[in-house]
Amino acid sequence: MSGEKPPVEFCKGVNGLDKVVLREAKGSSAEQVYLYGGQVTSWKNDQGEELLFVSSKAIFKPPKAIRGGIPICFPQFSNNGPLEQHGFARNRFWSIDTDPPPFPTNTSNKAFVDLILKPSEEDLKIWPHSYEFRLRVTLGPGGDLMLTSRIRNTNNDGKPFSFTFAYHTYFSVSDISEVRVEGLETLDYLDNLQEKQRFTEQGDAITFESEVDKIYLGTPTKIAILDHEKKRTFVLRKDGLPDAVVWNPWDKKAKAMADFGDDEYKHMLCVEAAAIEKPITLKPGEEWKGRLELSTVPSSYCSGQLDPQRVLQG
Ligand SMILES: O=P(O)(O)OC[C@H]1O[C@H](O)[C@H](O)[C@@H](O)[C@@H]1O
Repeated sequence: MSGEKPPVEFCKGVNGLDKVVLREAKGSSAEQVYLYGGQVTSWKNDQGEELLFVSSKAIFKPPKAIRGGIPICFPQFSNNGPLEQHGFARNRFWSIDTDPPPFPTNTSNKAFVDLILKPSEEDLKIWPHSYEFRLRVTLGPGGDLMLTSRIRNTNNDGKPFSFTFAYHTYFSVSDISEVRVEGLETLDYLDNLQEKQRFTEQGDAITFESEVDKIYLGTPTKIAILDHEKKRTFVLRKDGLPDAVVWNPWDKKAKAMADFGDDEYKHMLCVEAAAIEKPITLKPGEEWKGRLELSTVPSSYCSGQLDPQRVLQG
């Protein structure tokens, strides 16, 4: 039909950077993916409401990673190693993967894009390993956002490599003090604000009244973020990613970040599906897969109702 927008569109974003727009068949929900960082920067529902947070001060210019959306932390999460904070995948230019190996779950869905990252000569100097990192980003028929990472060791020197990883997802929330996270109660975590010491989460669902920077360990495959004011619940499902980072910089750290507004901490929360505590090791020829699926349901779906059937049908 004339006037109908295509499910996949290649265009230019901020500062002329290449981006891909994915649209659902009904045309109402959409995602944007920048080749810079292989980064999702927008995910809208069928009402046109933005579900991800991107800072109004985000710098869309290398070498700074884009502040918001879903940066990919690879091959190192945070500063736990010799590389720059969160590794380098988030500030490299990815390419469109024109010939991706087959996907087991190939549906009739057309709103997806395959990206690929391989090391440059310069990258090999700081991390001397050959790899192919394939990322498929899909907008599902119900407006769900799905990311699948496939990382393969292509070293021909016989050497294995190890890495840590996170989908550093910035969710947009109405008011951080009205938000709760369910699914992480009673779990152990490493507290980045207390020299990565290990603690056990006590009590009920997690709420926010000050800076938080924790790595929850051995988390369930499903986590919910309840936004009471918006009457919306985000449901995060993950596979191959045992850990979950929860981060909000709060006021002091917000002020210290050049690419983050002073009050923006009130409207975002990072819940990051990750593999951190036990690094992934791949021998040459081996591949690792890590999947993240995000959806939203109205907040009638609330505390204690983490029933997969309801979510799928809701
Ligand atoms: O400022 P960035 O390098 O993007 O990192 C932002 C944040 O990422 C993660 O959530 C870490 O756990 C935090 O310690 C870090 O402050």
